[in-house]
Amino acid sequence: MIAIVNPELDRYVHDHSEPPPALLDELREFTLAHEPRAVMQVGRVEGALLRMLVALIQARRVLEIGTFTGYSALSMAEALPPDGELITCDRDPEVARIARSFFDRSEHGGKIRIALGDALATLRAMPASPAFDLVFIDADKERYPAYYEEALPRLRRGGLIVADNTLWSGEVLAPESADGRAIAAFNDLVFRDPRVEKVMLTVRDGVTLARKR
Ligand SMILES: C[S@@+](CC[C@H](N)C(=O)[O-])C[C@H]1O[C@@H](n2cnc3c(N)ncnc32)[C@H](O)[C@@H]1O
Repeated sequence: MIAIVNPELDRYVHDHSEPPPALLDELREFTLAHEPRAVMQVGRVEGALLRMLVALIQARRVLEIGTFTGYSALSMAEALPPDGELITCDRDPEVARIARSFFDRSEHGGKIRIALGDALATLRAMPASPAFDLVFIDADKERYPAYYEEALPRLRRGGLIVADNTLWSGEVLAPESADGRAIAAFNDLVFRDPRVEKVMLTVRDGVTLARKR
């Protein structure tokens, strides 16, 4: 992943954003040491952003598509009230096992349920009510439009869809890969969608916020 923001400024932003609790630092280090795909975890700045968004909209129900080792899920769960709920979807039992082992060590882990299996099937099986306050999309890029279309009816009015990697290392300017084309198509879909108010942020690899009208 190339840096969207100048690396020195990126480091400055990192160093001046809310530090995570020690357990999240440990999860980050564990993932770096044991997972070849560690670059996928959202890290300190985006984790802090997600936590703040959950707090700002006073979310009680959050859906995450793409658990990996659990960094973003645990970040968001921290900002949920004690009776809040976060459902996180992943199809990989090994990363889900790692995530669960860290959730179980957190006082917020009891709010998190892992839905193991194909995320689109999981999402399609969910009723429209009770609605989610926030949906974080961070799984296979080609399915972003499908996740978005399934998530929107399950989101309350004023709720947020947050989509990760929406600049795809800058490739959205001239997409070459299937993932790059899918992300560019997703960005066009969200931009043209009158059902949401949207803003793209140059955080990490690009983060889109779409607020349901
Ligand atoms: C970018 S990672 C998620 C990173 C995570 N949010 C974090 O902060 O650590 C994407 C995850 O989506 C999962 N995934 C990809 N395609 C999927 C699918 N069709 N259904 C369920 N999970 C999927 C992968 O197994 C992977 O763990």
